[in-house]
Amino acid sequence: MVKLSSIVVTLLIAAIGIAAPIVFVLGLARQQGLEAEQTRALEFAGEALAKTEATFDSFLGVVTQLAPMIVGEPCEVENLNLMEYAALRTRDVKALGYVSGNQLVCSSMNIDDRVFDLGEPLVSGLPDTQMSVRNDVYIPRLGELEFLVLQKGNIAGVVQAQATLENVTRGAQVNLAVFSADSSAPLLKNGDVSADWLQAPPDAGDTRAFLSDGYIVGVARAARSGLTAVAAIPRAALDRRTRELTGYLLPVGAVAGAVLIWAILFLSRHQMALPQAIRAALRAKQFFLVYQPIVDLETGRWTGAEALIRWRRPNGEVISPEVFMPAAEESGLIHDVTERLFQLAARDARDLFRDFPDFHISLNVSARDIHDAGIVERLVALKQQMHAGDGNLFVEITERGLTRPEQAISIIHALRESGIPVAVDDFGTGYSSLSYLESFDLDYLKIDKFFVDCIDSEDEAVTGKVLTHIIELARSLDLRMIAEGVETTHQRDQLRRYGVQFAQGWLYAKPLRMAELRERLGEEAG
Ligand SMILES: Nc1nc2c(ncn2[C@@H]2O[C@@H]3COP(=O)(O)O[C@H]4[C@@H](O)[C@H](n5cnc6c(=O)[nH]c(N)nc65)O[C@@H]4COP(=O)(O)O[C@H]3[C@H]2O)c(=O)[nH]1
Repeated sequence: MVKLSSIVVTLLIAAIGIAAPIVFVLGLARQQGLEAEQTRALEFAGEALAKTEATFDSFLGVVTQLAPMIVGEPCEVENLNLMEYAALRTRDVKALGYVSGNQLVCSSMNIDDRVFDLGEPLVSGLPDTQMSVRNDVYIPRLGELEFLVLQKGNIAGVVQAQATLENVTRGAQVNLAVFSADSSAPLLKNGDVSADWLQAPPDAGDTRAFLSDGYIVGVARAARSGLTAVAAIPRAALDRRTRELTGYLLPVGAVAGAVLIWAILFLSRHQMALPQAIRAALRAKQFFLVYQPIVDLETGRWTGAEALIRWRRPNGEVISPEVFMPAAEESGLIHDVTERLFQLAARDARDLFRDFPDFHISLNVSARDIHDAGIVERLVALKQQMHAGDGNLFVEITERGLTRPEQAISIIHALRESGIPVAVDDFGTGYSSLSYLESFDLDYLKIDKFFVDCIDSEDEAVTGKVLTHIIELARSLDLRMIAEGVETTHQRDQLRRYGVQFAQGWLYAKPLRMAELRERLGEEAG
């Protein structure tokens, strides 16, 4: 029966599978939308700075040319004509005039009542240029327009403030302002801009973007003039952009979610179906055994063979025990699989020991089986079924089978008393310490393929130490050793040099069906 916890976990994973890509996509859309709007705000701020500096530069250029040309009475007609001509040559300066104190005494605008009070400058002596700037100046007869009056020496330039910024916004919904370095009142302004946004201004030549009071704010500070521009885009633009991006990204997220769920369901179905499939395979007798010879390293003779279970599916596919054994153990089906192993071994070994009395067959017994009440009786009965004498049937127990020491000690003792030698398998890969082994009265220690592989590896010097340690321990406990997974002659020679007595591996033979094994044994004997 499929465990309730597996269903809950699968449903939970499926829910995460659906939600995760969507949450991710929404987060991504919002993040990308925010980044795009911040970039846009910074572009507006940067452009406002550039336009303002260009206007200031063009005024200063005119002043540099004009100042030496004004001779005599500044408000003489010739001088006013020069001013008008110079103003015409600039794009942003509408008129030029002569200032005395805070008064515009005359200008190229030809206003009848020429003397006009400009008021105190908002800033005097801007860094770098030493210019003064007055803002929000209304000029009689020029309507409601606000002007910016720039002044260098006694020459003033009248700039149409609104036009400078409108040139930047070009109809976009953005509030813009340009401040001098030391003024909290803006020199130029288009829409509401809070002076608070300047509280932590960026360094000269740098920018900063943030969210504040329903706006995406971009602040840019000029390197040379110290001017700072602020652009504020209403947050609604961000929401609009997020919606747009979500529209593009959501289908991608939905496809990713669907693929994820499909993968999860496929895997979980596969996982959940495995115990059912094992049960059906037991009924349909789809398991069979192969045998891998165990070789005496001194003589090269085949002294025994390890039985390895295989599962052939109806489509011919052969499945490794490494795939189905964990599921069999987890679902409790391992006892049935082990019983099947015993039946198959009994059938395969019929007459084997009559023909080859010194040969042995080694069976793997899982950690769960070894603690079963009745396992010793079952193995003793199997020995009889196989017509095996003492030492013809071996049992291999993994380290995990030794985790309940007292029980394991008495089972091992009973098996050995019954003429069934016991080997510890996969030694060194589990959790028991080497000294743990002393408590058990074992016959063989199987050296895992991992350590055998190390013989050929680059760090043989290091791993070789572990291997020699294992070998010394086995020798001190009077255990004989079987090295697994021997593939090269170098490994074989080293193992022999270390004093290991037996080996199995592809160097000698891959696992064989019983008929072939008998044939080869016959050839060897004959
Ligand atoms: N690359 C390489 N591999 C080699 C070489 N020589 C042998 N092998 C493979 O290494 C594994 C050795 O078996 P194991 O350590 O007992 O490890 C076994 C054993 O723990 C378990 N197992 C197999 N049959 C049974 C069984 O009937 N009952 C139980 N409980 N476990 C079994 O499944 C594990 C895997 O078995 P297999 O897939 O048959 O894989 C086998 C064998 O085919 C070699 O030179 N190179």
